[in-house]
Amino acid sequence: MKNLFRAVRLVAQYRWSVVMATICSLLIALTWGSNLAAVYPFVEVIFDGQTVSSWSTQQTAQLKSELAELGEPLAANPELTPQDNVAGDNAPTTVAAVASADVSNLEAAARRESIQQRLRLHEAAQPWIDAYAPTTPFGTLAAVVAFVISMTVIRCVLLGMNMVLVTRVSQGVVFRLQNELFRALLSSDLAELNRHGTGALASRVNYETTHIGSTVQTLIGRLLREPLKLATCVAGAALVNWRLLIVSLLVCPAAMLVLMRINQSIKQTTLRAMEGSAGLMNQLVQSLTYVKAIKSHNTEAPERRAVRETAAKLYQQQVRITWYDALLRGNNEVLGTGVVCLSLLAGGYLVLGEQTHIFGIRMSGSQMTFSTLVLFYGLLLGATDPLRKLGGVHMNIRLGALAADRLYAHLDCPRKIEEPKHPHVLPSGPVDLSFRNISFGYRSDQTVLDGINVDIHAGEHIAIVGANGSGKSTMMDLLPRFYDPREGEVLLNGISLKEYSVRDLRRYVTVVSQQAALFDDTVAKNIAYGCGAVDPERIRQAAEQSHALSFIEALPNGFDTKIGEHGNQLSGGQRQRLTLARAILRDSPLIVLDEATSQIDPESERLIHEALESFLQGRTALMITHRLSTLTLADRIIVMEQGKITATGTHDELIRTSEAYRTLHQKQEIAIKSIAA
Ligand SMILES: Nc1ncnc2c1ncn2[C@@H]1O[C@H](COP(=O)(O)OP(=O)(O)OP(=O)(O)O)[C@@H](O)[C@H]1O
Repeated sequence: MKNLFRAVRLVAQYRWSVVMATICSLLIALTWGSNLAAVYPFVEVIFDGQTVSSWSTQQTAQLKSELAELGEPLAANPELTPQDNVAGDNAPTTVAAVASADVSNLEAAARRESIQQRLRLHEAAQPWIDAYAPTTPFGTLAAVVAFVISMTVIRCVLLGMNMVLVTRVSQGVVFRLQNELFRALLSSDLAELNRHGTGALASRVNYETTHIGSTVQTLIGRLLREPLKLATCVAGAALVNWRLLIVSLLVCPAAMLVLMRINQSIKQTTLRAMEGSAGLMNQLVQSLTYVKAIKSHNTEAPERRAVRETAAKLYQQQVRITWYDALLRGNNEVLGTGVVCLSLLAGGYLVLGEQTHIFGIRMSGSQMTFSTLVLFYGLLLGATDPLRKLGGVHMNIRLGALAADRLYAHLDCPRKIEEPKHPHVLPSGPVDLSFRNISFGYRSDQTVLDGINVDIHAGEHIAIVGANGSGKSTMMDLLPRFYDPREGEVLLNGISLKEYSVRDLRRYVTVVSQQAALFDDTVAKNIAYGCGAVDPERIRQAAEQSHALSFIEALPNGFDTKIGEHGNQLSGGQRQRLTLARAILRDSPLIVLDEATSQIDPESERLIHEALESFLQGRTALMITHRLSTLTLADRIIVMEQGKITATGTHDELIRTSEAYRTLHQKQEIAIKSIAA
């Protein structure tokens, strides 16, 4: 609930809408109550064949005679006090008599006061009634009908206004939460994001915020409107006969017990359903992303089965939630009907039997009339409608509270990559780079990098080779601070990377990875991604340098051609050329090429290498590669094995000194020969 309140606090941004919505709710409640109260003149005046004027005159006369009947109040015996009588032989009888006389006096005084008030009201209203009220019973009926219709129209207009205002606020909260969550997700560290999965996170931005929005809508809409309507009816019923109201409400504790029992079951099921829907989203995103692999491996059936199983579980949970929801609504219906039925029984007993007491307990000051009972019954019936509408509220709030807990778990998650308080300014050109005693693992029980030590001079070009999984990409991911090392430090110009602003650092380092990160946008916008507004001529030059120009010009709209999600309307090699063009345009002093040309054909690769040779001049470059051809670009080669650097040197030195390097080299040569053959 705490987190839900945090979300609800956002409505403060829309305080005027909330104030207006509250005023609307209040007026809706009053118009609702006044429509119900219109039943009284129907029964009391119109169907008795009277006009308001004759009825009021009759009432005045009746009240006066009731007042006369009451006479003087009984005086308590001033001679007797309870203390005196306790000492006497017949003490209990005398004390009871004194107490009874006191109660009778009090009751008579209260009745007299109430009759006098009503009398004053009738006498004050009589001249106005005589002057303006309809003079025939049918005229009175028409006036009451006109009143009911006008109140209904006013209530509908107010309801419309209320709903628009409430939606404005709740959708405003959703909008803010979505923005806040997306910002938090983008600044989360990658390990955290990978742990949850794309689909689950997307579902969180969409579903969780929507659930919270719906709860806010309920809280300032239905939860404000309906209780006010309920309160108006209950207050009206209390004015008519508060004692009878208490008797009618005797069923409430039983309904509360049922509510508490259902509540416990709802929590667990709703949480499971939320997790299930995030899991389903994850599965769908993954299957649709790899639809080609699924088709080529003929794994449609198992994929379908996996999705069906998750969806089936979700289906069962949703049905169970609806069942609990129905139980809650039913509980409220039974509660409402129970209240009305009890009032009918008790009220009917009083009116039909012309009684003022039930089981010796006073139920009304004076004899209850049929029309008063109808009014009381009408007001209680009016209270059952808001009660029914409040039936789903509990479930809605429960869902909102769970969604808020899941959402704030992300928002509150401490960011592992922290900005320095006083960042150093990064130099504009290449500087020395050092890895000092670096150890790292994605999980606490894992060691991916183990005691890495290497110095790279400004402007040096380094190739990094090693078997799959030896930690090459992980080591490079430390440079833009996608992750921070568990132990040791990476130094740039002798200063820890943690001392530089993360934004500046990520501008200083450009990583071109094997998986081209392309967006569903035009070629030009993909090349200029992250560079702001760029002169089209510079984009063209970058494309020319990465040998992408020829294929771009062959596209239907050249640089303005949209390339689809992940650039899937291009070949793997074409995608890599675009990311190289992007790196060239970014013009960073430190370049990381992670198998950046692995999908480019040998002839194009030769041309790109020529272009890269001139582009990399005056920059520090780190190139992860399995290809011998890329090694020609390097001044020095680093060999990695199982998270450690086992050798460094030139190609000739390593052929002599490193067994691992010799093996890699031989495998490459065999692969090249087999392709040539
Ligand atoms: N996000 C991750 N979470 C957990 N473990 C990971 C993650 N990414 C990589 N690893 C593990 O870290 C180890 C090193 O992976 P890395 O990608 O750095 O190797 P690599 O040398 O670049 O491999 P390759 O040549 O195949 O690209 C591997 O054992 C891998 O399983």
